[in-house]
Amino acid sequence: MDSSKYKMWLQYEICTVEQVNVQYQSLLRNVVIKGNDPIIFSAKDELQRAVKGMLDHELSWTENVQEANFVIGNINEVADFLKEEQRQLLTDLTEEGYIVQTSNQKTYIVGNTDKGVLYGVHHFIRLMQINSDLSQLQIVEQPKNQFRMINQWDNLDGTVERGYSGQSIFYQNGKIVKDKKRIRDYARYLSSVGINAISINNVNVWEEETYFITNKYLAEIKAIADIFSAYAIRLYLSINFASPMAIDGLSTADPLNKEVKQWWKEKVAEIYEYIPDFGGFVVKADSEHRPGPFTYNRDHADGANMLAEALEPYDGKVVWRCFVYNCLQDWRDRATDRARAAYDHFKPLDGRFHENVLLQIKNGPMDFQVREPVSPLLGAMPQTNQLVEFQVAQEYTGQQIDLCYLIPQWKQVLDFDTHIKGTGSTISEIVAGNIHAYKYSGIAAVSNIGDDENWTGHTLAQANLYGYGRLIWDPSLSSQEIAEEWISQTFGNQKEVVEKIGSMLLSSWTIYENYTAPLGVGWMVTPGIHYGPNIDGYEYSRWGTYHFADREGIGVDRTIETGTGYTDQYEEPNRSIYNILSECPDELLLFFHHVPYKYTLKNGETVIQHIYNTHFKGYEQVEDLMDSWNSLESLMDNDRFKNVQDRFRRQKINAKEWRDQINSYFYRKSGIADQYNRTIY
Ligand SMILES: CO[C@H]1[C@H](O)[C@@H](O)[C@H](O)O[C@@H]1C(=O)O
Repeated sequence: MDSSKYKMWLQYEICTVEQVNVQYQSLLRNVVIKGNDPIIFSAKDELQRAVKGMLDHELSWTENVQEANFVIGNINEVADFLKEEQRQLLTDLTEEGYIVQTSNQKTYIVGNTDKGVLYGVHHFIRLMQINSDLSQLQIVEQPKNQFRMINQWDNLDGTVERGYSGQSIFYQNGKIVKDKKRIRDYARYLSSVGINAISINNVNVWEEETYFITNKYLAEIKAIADIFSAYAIRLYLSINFASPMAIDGLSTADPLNKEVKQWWKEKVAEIYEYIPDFGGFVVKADSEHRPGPFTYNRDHADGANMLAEALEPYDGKVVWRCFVYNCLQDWRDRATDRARAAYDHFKPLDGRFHENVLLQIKNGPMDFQVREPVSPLLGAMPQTNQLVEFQVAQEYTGQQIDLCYLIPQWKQVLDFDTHIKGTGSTISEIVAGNIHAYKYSGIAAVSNIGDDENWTGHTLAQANLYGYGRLIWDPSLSSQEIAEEWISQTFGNQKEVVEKIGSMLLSSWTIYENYTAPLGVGWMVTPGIHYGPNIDGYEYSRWGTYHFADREGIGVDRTIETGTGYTDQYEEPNRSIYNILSECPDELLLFFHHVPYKYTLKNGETVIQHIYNTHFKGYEQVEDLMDSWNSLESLMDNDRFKNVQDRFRRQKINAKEWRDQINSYFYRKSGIADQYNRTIY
């Protein structure tokens, strides 16, 4: 396969619609771009590539704004050429904001800063790729979220934790890669959807990666940081909390110890000498056997604040993960509930964190399952900056073998109303900093890319990365709008292609949920790898992920009266909605309640019949997805067609396995037959 074909959504295929082509040529006759920052060069390079590809034409640049009919620059560079009302529009926007406007027969792309310029240019190119009419533009834009971050879980040996797209593009065989072309392309893709921060190593920081913050690696890391900087993306590193011991043999990593504090201060100073715009640290501490402050009887505020103090003089941040729970549980112990853990650990610490600390909280209380309620910790700490964490990598949602377009799931999270400060306290407004007075906040996610030629294993999984960026820039975009934008840019604008792939993407999450773990109970996956069914795989292990199915019923009682009390972590009315069996939404029923198999859902089916129905249906829906895809063969190139066709073959095998294992297991447990007498093995 020719990897140059895989340009993700920045395809820049020749524009064959004559009228559109003519319009674009005439708009881009004489272009000026002002400024000398590397970000401006990135914007210029991108526009050049786009025009070359789509219009088969080398841009002619001019230095003279008067003469130009297409003007690009930041407000300071081009203010004199704008109308008063345009200047005013920009004044009301943040530093990343921009306008793309037609006035006096000229096109203007003007940002408040060079970052805004780059985003504006990407916006314009996106419109070109979807063949929009660009003759009368009145665009005014800024991102809803301040932090728009991506986390790589890449290891120096070249593996990617929970990576389903090959090896790392950053590291190979214990070394940082020399050829950085793919890293640069990645920076282009990320900036095209507005990502502005990246952490480049796994949150599980192993032995050698601990040294990333030393002179052994900092020069090479600086080279990567510079690539991202030129695309307005700040680089972060995941760190090992026990670094002072591992690197310099200190006897402790106690965050209140003077020498430890001093060690971090000097370390941070050294990092900033190499990388003056270094973003800061991402920290997984006291989680899944990683070191942390608990060892020294300190809490997570002590741990985070020590790092925050060191980073403060440089405007650096601490992104502190809240994925902290007891991973050595006993299944007999019904009082410990992993779902409670993040809230129980962190809520009492509200107000104790320095203002350059952001807590990063997974969207659900467990771990990126196909269906979970929203984490009650989000919004529950008015005095502590927060980021919500999504997982673009499909660890529990098909691993980029099965199709699962996750934008609808993330939208549900963002639209969830916590009622923390009355109606309208949605996650979207909370992480945008509009509910509590956060200094910093936003969204982070685990990336899904690797060195596979198509970047994401499954070509259609690119839509999740694209969609993540677009959604967190503007959460009011619909899942469908995002899908269609992505399809047009990736596969072209043919109506049949856009409609068919669009409806495949939009139905895929429900389909995946249909044939996997039912009604919000989660897990039931093969331990370790997390792909494919194993209903009791985690049922007796230590990870705290149980479904408690027996011959009478299934589900986890998390109510206040008879269960773990987890529901009490929500504000009203959510607390009652989840706590009262008859109020609980079907899709989360087994997350919150243990019910008999014959319990009747709101949709009128019994739990057991619902399990059978959705599992038979889910498999049939995968067959339909396959048919839809096969009907597109003549409308695209063979490589991408075959890649996705092959993925559907594998998805079908997986769906069948899930269907049969789940149906047989619950038939055997419950002794209740399928009302339609379908085949159960
Ligand atoms: C990086 O470790 C991951 C781990 O692979 C994943 O299976 C777990 O559920 O979540 C962890 C985390 O989010 O820290």
